[in-house]
Amino acid sequence: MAESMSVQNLNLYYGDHQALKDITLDMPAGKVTAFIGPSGCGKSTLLRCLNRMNDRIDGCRVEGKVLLGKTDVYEKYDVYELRRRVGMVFQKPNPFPLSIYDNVTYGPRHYGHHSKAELDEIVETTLTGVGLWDEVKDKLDHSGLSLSGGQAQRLCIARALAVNPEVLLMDEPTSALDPISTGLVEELAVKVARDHTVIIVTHNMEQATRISSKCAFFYLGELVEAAPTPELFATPKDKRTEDYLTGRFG
Ligand SMILES: Nc1ncnc2c1ncn2[C@@H]1O[C@H](COP(=O)(O)OP(=O)(O)OP(=O)(O)O)[C@@H](O)[C@H]1O
Repeated sequence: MAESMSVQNLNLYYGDHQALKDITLDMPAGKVTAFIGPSGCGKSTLLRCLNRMNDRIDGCRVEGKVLLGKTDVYEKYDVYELRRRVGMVFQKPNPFPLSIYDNVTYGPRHYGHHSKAELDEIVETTLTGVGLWDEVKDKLDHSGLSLSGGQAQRLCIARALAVNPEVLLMDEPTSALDPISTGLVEELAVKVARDHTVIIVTHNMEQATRISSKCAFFYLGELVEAAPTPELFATPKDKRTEDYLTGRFG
């Protein structure tokens, strides 16, 4: 089941450096929201706040609210429970050095007790959902590291989805992939958003227009504007957004 996320008056500091400045943004349930903006503007930093991945960084300090539904993720959740609810896939596919089967069942085993029959069912359903089942069903015992980049990224998405998250965060998930694999992951993101909230960081403007319903443009740690994607691209309100979208900088 999808759940919305939002941040309210969010400031984030890496030591003395303020990387996010008073960000307030809603990310609607069951939609794809895209974060765009030039390198270093804070997109990945904001994404990592949503499941508290920044907690691991020494000197990182967060002020303001990060909400999953109506619940503050910094106050109410154990971080492991939060990361089950808010899954993440990264720029570089990172399957665990385990079998394909064990990659998918890693989370379910960790978060609950499942019989072999239940785990088999989770593997088939989840790999079918990411369009990988027919390609791997006869080699589930092969290492996840033996897959192509595109297959490995879909395995990582399956691994994240196997624990029934409400939100899936994607940090430039296609930047290391060829065009065909990119298309498959984009289709998958749209499909996943039917029953999850998807939030994606992308440098690819066409990708943002192809898959996102809402788009947020960041510049130097500020949220410049956020709007339904067709509106943001057709009629940006801020000159900086327009300049970025038309390739004047970035
Ligand atoms: N672990 C860290 N420690 C200190 N500063 C950091 C850290 N991670 C990011 N920053 C700084 O925070 C700012 C925002 O970085 P961030 O990676 O969020 O930007 P981005 O928009 O995702 O960039 P890119 O598109 O290049 O990935 C940058 O100035 C960056 O140097």
